[in-house]
Amino acid sequence: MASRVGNAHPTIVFGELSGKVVAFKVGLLGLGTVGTGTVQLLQDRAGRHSLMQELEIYRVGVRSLDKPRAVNLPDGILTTDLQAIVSDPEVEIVVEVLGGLEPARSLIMEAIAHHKHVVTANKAVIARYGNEIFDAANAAGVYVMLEAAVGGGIPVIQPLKQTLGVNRIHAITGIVNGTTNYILTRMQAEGSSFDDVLADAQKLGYAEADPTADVDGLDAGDKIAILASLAYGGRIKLPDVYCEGIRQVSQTDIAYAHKLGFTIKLLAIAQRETPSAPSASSAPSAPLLSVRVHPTLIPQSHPLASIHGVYNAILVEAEPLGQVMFFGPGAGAGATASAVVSDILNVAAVLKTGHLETESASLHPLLACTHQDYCAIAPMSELVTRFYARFLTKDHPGVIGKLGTCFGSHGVSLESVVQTGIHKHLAEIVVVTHNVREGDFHQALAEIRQLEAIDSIPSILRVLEEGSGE
Ligand SMILES: NC(=O)C1=CN([C@@H]2O[C@H](COP(=O)(O)OP(=O)(O)OC[C@H]3O[C@@H](n4cnc5c(N)ncnc54)[C@H](OP(=O)(O)O)[C@@H]3O)[C@@H](O)[C@H]2O)C=CC1
Ligand SMILES: N[C@@H](CC=O)C(=O)O
Ligand code: NA
Repeated sequence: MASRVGNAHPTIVFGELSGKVVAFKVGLLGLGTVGTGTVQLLQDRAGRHSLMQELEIYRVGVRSLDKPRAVNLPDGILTTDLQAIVSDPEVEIVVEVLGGLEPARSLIMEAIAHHKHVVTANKAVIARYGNEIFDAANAAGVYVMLEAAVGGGIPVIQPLKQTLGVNRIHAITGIVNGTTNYILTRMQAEGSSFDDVLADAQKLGYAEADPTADVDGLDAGDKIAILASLAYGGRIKLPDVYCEGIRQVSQTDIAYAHKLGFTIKLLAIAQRETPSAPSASSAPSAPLLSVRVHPTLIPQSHPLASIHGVYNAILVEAEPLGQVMFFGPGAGAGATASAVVSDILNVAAVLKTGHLETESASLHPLLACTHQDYCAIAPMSELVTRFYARFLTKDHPGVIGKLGTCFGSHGVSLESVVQTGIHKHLAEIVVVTHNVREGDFHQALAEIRQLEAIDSIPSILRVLEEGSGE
């Protein structure tokens, strides 16, 4: 059971719990953007929830003791011995805000082995090692909380675990990476270059230490895997999540999209590919899901089109609730710290009620993650979506007709075709399709590439399916 329970370690008593006085000792791993925000929030408690008075920053683990810090901590708190924090008998809640896979993963596992509750902002570790982490945590009777891992400060993990739990989730469509949304927003608004805007995002503390994870859609892939797992009640194998980033999004495509009434966003999508109502009334059938991340043209009227800059938004379509959208700051020190400290508070609240006081007590089912089975993920070739494609063609007569014939023979119906004149002896043709099976669309493209009139196909982007969240 949890560290106050079935635990050989003594508990220091400060505040009041059934007549006794208690403080919950927090061991913080990392004092970067999120760690610093967390300390600042814990040091500035006036006007916030009274339970925060009972949280104590006991140790803070960092890589370098010489680095200037934006927060003042009493002598002896800062250490480079992170191992000592996760095994310290005094520490009840370990907060991992180091980032990266190692040593974050090993330290989380060690903390669990020492019966510590864990709060983490690390979606990369949870998406890859969630299975072993939650198996170990459930066996040890401790919580692993991760509100900050998706949508930064936006409450979305707890709502999925709790308030939305009675709904059948049809789809989750989110802008869950602040860095790429910031880059796309500025590229669209100012025509700025990708590299300049990325450098600004790094300076502002939004980007991961290695921004490849942001730019190539992997960070968003980790996050949608976590959201899908909670929404559909099963584990997700990360390699099943299709991830495409924003490197290939050009100013040309941004301009065409705008003319056609769209805006381009990096969307993370998890949706049921099978009917949402199980046929047998009692047995819940495992749904077939599509879980993916890609730049997407969305109508300018769509609720996600107006999410700009580092803001994130997660649109949930559920039965019987309907549509609900979570919106807010998806990264940054204060916002992310809000999620971290709310998780600490949730754990402290459970400990304070004495819920885990006995060896036989089980974890609170709306706070713990206990899925065992894997969700089935449909291959991308089976996805039904719309496409935007830009072709550079030789200025031969009848090119548009030939494109139409190839598409038509694979069942691809075109919603619009735009030709905008000749550049360097090549004509530029942009098509937007109706809903089509992705495999059929690619077969048509393979045939089109063989046409003598086709010079190249510089862009292929998905367009939000007809009827999705509009
Ligand atoms: N930044 C954001 O807006 C958000 C971040 N997150 C997640 O939060 C986590 C932390 O991110 P962030 O605060 O930006 O990261 P930073 O790079 O700003 O901070 C990392 C901290 O961890 C310490 N650290 C890293 N590796 C080690 C190590 N091997 N040994 C000891 N200390 C180490 C660093 O020590 P030192 O200071 O000595 O270098 C630093 O204090 C990540 O998982 C990230 O994905 C989630 C949501 C938003
Ligand atoms: N790098 C991430 C930070 C939060 O998770 C982002 O840009 O969203
Ligand atoms: Na969140």
